[in-house]
Amino acid sequence: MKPLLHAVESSGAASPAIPFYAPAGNECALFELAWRRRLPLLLKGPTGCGKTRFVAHMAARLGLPLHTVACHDDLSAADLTGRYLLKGGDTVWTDGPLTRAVREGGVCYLDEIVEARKDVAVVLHPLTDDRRILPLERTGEELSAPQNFMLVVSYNPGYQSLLKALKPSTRQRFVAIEFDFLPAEQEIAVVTAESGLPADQVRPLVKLAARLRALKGQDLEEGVSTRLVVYAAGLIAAGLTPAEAVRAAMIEPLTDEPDVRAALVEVARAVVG
Ligand SMILES: Nc1ncnc2c1ncn2[C@@H]1O[C@H](COP(=O)(O)OP(=O)(O)OP(=O)(O)O)[C@@H](O)[C@H]1O
Repeated sequence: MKPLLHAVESSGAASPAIPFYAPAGNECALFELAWRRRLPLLLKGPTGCGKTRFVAHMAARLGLPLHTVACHDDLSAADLTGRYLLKGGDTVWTDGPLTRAVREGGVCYLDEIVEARKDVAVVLHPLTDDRRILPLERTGEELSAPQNFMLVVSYNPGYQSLLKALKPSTRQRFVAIEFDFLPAEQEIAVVTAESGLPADQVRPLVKLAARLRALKGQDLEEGVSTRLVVYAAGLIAAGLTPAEAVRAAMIEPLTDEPDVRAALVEVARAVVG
């Protein structure tokens, strides 16, 4: 096997065409191995911790087109595969995003897969085992995924209810990587790079994020995402005071409960001032 892995693993540095991604562990090497072995990949982790950025980074590093689908609770198999549409009096078959990705090759990323309707599993199963085929019932076609096709799905285990859990028969078709928020020093580096705010001003924001994440499950449904820390840092870089930026980007998006909000403001005052 060629030592391509080292090239991918060595840094999160980005060229203009490669989105910046700071790795937390060996996920870049794992992604590339999965791609080479033609294995589908499942990414688990809280909202805003870098899953989407990771996929964009890896697709660009490997020179693969990226097809992204944000799943929602109305998304059906037909939305992914395609349907006949009326065009100027004719019915014309129109590929959905999954079919397009299989025809064209590249990475197909289904974000928040557990949100999609149950019939989606029916189209994913033959595509995610060694058959690697996408049967299109409506057109009678059976597409074979090209060598460079890779399916990546993600979900946030924190939001899962029993109703929405992936079935074992679906989960067990994927190699899985668990994501979490980066350790403090790495998160400071990411937020600094993303926002342009100097590291010494980012540090208290990351400290506050850690405090707020510790409240998950008590007062908060979900801890504050790296995405929101980047927003807060960007607002400060643009001229807002830290207190205003933290309130707008790291407190208000977390809760609508006045008591909880007041408690979070107190925590923020103690950490950020
Ligand atoms: N490891 C990382 N390297 C670079 N940027 C990161 C990293 N982790 C988080 N970020 C920053 O956080 C933002 C949110 O990350 P991203 O959109 O990838 O989250 P996500 O896990 O896909 O969230 P969701 O599940 O809500 O879609 C990114 O736009 C980027 O600014």
